[in-house]
Amino acid sequence: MRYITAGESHGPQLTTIIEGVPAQLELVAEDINVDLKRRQGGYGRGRRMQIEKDQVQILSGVRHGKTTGAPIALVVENKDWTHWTKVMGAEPLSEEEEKEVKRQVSRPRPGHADLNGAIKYGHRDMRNVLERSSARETTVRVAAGAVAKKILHTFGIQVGGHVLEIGGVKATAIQYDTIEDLRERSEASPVRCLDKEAEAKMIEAIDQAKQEGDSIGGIVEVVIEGVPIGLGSHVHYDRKLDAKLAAAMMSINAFKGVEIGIGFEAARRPGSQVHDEITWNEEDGYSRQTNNLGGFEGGMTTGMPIVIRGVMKPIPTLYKPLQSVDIDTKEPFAASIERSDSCAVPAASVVAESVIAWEVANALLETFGADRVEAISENIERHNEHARKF
Ligand SMILES: Cc1cc2nc3c(=O)[nH]c(=O)nc-3n(C[C@H](O)[C@H](O)[C@H](O)COP(=O)(O)O)c2cc1C
Ligand SMILES: C=C(O[C@@H]1CC(C(=O)O)=C[C@@H](OP(=O)(O)O)[C@H]1O)C(=O)O
Repeated sequence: MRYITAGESHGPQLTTIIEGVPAQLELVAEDINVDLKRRQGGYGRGRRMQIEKDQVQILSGVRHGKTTGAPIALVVENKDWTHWTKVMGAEPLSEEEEKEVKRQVSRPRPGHADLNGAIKYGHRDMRNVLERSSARETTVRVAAGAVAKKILHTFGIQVGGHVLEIGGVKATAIQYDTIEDLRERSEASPVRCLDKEAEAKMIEAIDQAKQEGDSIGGIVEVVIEGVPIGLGSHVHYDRKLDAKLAAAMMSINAFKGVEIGIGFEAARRPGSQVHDEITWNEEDGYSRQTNNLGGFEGGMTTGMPIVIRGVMKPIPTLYKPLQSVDIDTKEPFAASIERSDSCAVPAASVVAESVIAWEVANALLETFGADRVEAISENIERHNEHARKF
């Protein structure tokens, strides 16, 4: 499968076209809307989220609740567009309008894409950069991810996500029974955190950052269970699935690091306390005593849960702006203040689920792909039986 996205933060809409989704997959708008709503939520979001009510329109590739195998076009409207039609319209402005609009952004925000993008593309008005670098684009990445999740769920593969850390407050009581349990409990938390004590402190930390005109980041975790052994491949660097997941996580706006399994902790332990011992029984086939390697060996899935974490830096736009330089006057200046979130880690955990689900669904189709759902099911069953007996 592949997808591309288009659309600006304050333009009319965000669009994605997804190609390669098998036919006969049950898919309705509500499957996608649930995740769009989850992405809009989470404690720490700014005023924009009160304007938007993200809902998908499925414009092609689905008929009477089932995919046809044709490209799927999905659209999410920006409600804020009505306030930006002059500033963001595609048609040239008259001289009069030009004066009236006067919304040129010339003070780059440290930490955002403004300055690099402006220099690279030659935009004196940095709005041309910020509109596309905005995480508003993650609406349609989440929409594409919801389709990927639907594919995974259809084959008994479950995806969950939660928040492990915000502004230095770490969640420790994060045990869960099943992915369903993880999903329900993170859903019930305003910061998507399983640890109730940490949750309260995270909320305090966000309030404090907001009060001080500052922002904070954190760590999210995504878990995927029920993955067959052998997705991805060891045979070539660009077929290693763990590498693709790492790239997907890093592609989320403001993400600066990734860990799979125990991740960086592996540097501190001897091999005997890292590698996951192998067992076999008639009923389940091969399994592991532990899952320190987060479901991957040799760029391939081990059949154990995929466990991947991502680090989000604090939001760059600060109400207490950092020093910057006005690109027109070259004078030092406080950076432009755009309306902003103070913490988007809970929302980003939904984005992380989506981009990881996409990569796993894609790898699944690469290995077991067929034109229709039933044939894929048969391929997976045959493979699982082969792996169990092997
Ligand atoms: C869900 C989400 C919401 C975000 N909200 C904001 C925001 O309100 N203000 C802001 O400056 N950055 C926000 N960001 C981060 C910027 O989009 C990001 O820092 C910017 O695109 C530069 O890219 P980089 O940080 O990956 O280098 C958000 C990121 C995510 C994932
Ligand atoms: C719009 C979304 O997030 C936006 C991401 C974002 C950024 O710079 O990344 C900046 C803010 O945009 P605005 O200035 O319009 O409030 C956020 O609200 C969204 O997540 O849907």
